[in-house]
Amino acid sequence: MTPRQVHSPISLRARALACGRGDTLLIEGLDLDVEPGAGLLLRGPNGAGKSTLLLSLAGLLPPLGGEVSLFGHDPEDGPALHYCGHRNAVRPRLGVRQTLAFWRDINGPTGLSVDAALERVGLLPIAGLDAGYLSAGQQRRLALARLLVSRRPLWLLDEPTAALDTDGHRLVASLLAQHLEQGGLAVIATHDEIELPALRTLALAARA
Ligand SMILES: Nc1ncnc2c1ncn2[C@@H]1O[C@H](COP(=O)(O)OP(=O)(O)OP(=O)(O)O)[C@@H](O)[C@H]1O
Repeated sequence: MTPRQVHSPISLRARALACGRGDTLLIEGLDLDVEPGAGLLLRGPNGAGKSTLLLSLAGLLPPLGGEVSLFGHDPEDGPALHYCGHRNAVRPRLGVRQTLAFWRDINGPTGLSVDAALERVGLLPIAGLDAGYLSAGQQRRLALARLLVSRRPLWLLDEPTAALDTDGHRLVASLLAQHLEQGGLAVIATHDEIELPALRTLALAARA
């Protein structure tokens, strides 16, 4: 490992992957490889299947065909991935700090402290508020802070910049850059520009 590399090197591979919803096939014959330190942007029009593909890569939706594999992952290192969907999973009556402490306790205290993560996403000054009082973009920042309190090599992110302002877009790019520099990998569904040299693009076609 290089001095900056904090994740054990794992790779994500899909072969002949077919996925969809119910009987509706959205993607078929997909081969993809994502190596440590690299990321893949999923792009395509509404309904193309970006979220569906992320769910299948996360193991949350069974593929209709083909396979998804993680290479190099030692189960003793704990779960390999974070899936961050486009809902923020925020309980309105739970405080911001308590929300993140809850996720740290569920996912493991292997990353930043709760307050350090809140500072990184710009929420430390309002850590004492109930999460329900946060704006849409602030709730998105809170959801992203979950990635930081529990270290996992593979990030699967669905519209991470949704509701974020310009500074928030820069924050997502910076979090991703740091994650990839540390040997992590990521697959990101997005309609926004995220410009990092380590990101490739997979364009999904519109469904007829
Ligand atoms: N539970 C479901 N049952 C049936 N069809 C579904 C279900 N969930 C999603 N779909 C359909 O699957 C298709 C793909 O949806 P998906 O959310 O993967 O698209 P997307 O590319 O992420 O779109 P967007 O850019 O709008 O986020 C859509 O046509 C959607 O209506």
